[in-house]
Amino acid sequence: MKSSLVILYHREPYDEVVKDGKIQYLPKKSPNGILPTLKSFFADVNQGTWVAWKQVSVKQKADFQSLVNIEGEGNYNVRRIPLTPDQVKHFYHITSKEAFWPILHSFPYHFAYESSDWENFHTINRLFAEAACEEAADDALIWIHDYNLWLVPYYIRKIKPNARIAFFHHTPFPSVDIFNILPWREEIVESLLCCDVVGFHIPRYSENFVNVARSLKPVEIVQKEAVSGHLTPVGTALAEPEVVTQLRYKEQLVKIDAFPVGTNPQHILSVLKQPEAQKRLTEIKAELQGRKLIIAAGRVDYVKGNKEKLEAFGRLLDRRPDLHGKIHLVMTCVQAADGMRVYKNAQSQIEQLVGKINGRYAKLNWTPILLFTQPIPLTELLCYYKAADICWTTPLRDGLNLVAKEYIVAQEGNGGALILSEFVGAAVELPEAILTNPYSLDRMDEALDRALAMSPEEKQARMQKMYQTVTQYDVKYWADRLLDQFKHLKHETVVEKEPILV
Ligand SMILES: Nc1ncnc2c1ncn2[C@@H]1O[C@H](COP(=O)(O)OP(=O)(O)O[C@H]2O[C@H](CO)[C@@H](O)[C@H](O)[C@H]2O)[C@@H](O)[C@H]1O
Ligand SMILES: O=P(O)(O)OC[C@H](O)CO
Repeated sequence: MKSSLVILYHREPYDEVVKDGKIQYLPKKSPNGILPTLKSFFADVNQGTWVAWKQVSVKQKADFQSLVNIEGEGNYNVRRIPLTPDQVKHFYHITSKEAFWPILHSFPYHFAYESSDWENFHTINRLFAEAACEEAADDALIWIHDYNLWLVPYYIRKIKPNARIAFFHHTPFPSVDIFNILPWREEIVESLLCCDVVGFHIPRYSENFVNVARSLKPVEIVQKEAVSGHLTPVGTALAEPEVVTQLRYKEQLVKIDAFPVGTNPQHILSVLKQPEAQKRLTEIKAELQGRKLIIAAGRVDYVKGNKEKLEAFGRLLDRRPDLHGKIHLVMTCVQAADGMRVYKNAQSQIEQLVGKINGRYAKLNWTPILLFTQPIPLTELLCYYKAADICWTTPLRDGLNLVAKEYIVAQEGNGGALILSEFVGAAVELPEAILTNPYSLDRMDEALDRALAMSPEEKQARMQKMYQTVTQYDVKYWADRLLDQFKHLKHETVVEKEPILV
């Protein structure tokens, strides 16, 4: 049966393991924010299909099972595109992570062009588009996620001219000066302009996209609105007062949406209420022996600012001997996938810094930093969020950052301090956090001092406000907003409105 909703994200939603000769599909361990987002929203969908790649050897390809049915958290099919190890390496490890990723996160000096394989990227995007069109019912919504699939809209439009296509960017979208470094910029923009809706976390990213499109193509602005709701319109690094909400390109009307992904508070709270979590929480509190706990969770990635955090923690211990023996930093730094050369340096830098700081300050009964380099099961991670006095999340750049929202939910508005980088999308939703600039040593130090000194009353007041925000604008709110736009939307090529002059 064809699907009314087809989601495309390059990764599969599970880990496939063989146990006693049988294949099992287990919850994915990788520290990836998109998978839980899409899975929790897919749980309520009927007749959905998720399209992803699966690495296979030549031998495995012969009897490859392309469709897998997933039951448990929802009931949906996964349509798998078999790729060789070499295709995966060039598509994901190299072109996505060495060329696109640094540009998306405004790190142009990390941009590596020569090793990219644009033809392979085209091929894989075309395979995704073909699979999506095969699985989609005539009036299906086809929803594509993230930059790895930038060219898919173009191929879908060629196969199914009337398809209803949405695209959501989970990363930041950089300014026009940075984006246009990509030599393939025209094809990428041409493809995105084949969509009915292009979505971003925040207005700054959608405005960046509009500026890129206007620099490369004769697009017209059809509609522009003031930023409203809970997003900060002015006064912080990523604030933006107005947004373009509709463009016209050739015959196509393109809606532009800027709305941040939410987390799944009900799920987080129900996990935390389970006896296993309660037991672990009690253990963690006992292990802490009254010491303060700072949690810093995330992936190994130069954009996540782990080095800057560790240096700031080293400075804290230098200037505050009174904290020796009284504070722990728990840092999780897990690789997105094995064997990515782009993250080798970041990983060894982190390990060396942790070794240096612990080597300098540790005592027999106190190790200041606990570093986890392996994925942590969800229950355990949530218990750390619940137990932590401070959540320290200061990437140099991040599309949104779900760790911050998960921490707020776990605290249930009762306390805890959130230190948040000004350069993550979530900063424009959470002005009550202690916002800081991870590029400045002084600002980082001040933020830590402020969080450590904050009164319980102030922490609670800030957390209550942030809890209200993340529970109201949760993952369901985010998904419904997109689905609502499609309820009455046919693929529109009719020109309805005159462009506005800007
Ligand atoms: N050691 C560990 N073991 C297991 N899980 C761990 C872990 N450490 C962290 N995690 C979990 O991994 C997820 C990471 O979420 P993020 O939003 O930080 O990341 P990511 O960069 O993958 O996502 C992209 O998509 C999301 C959603 O759109 C954007 O917020 C983000 O900016 C963008 O880069 C969180 O759910 C966190 O709890
Ligand atoms: O490297 P991935 O595929 O886990 O993706 C990381 C981020 O989620 C992309 O936004």
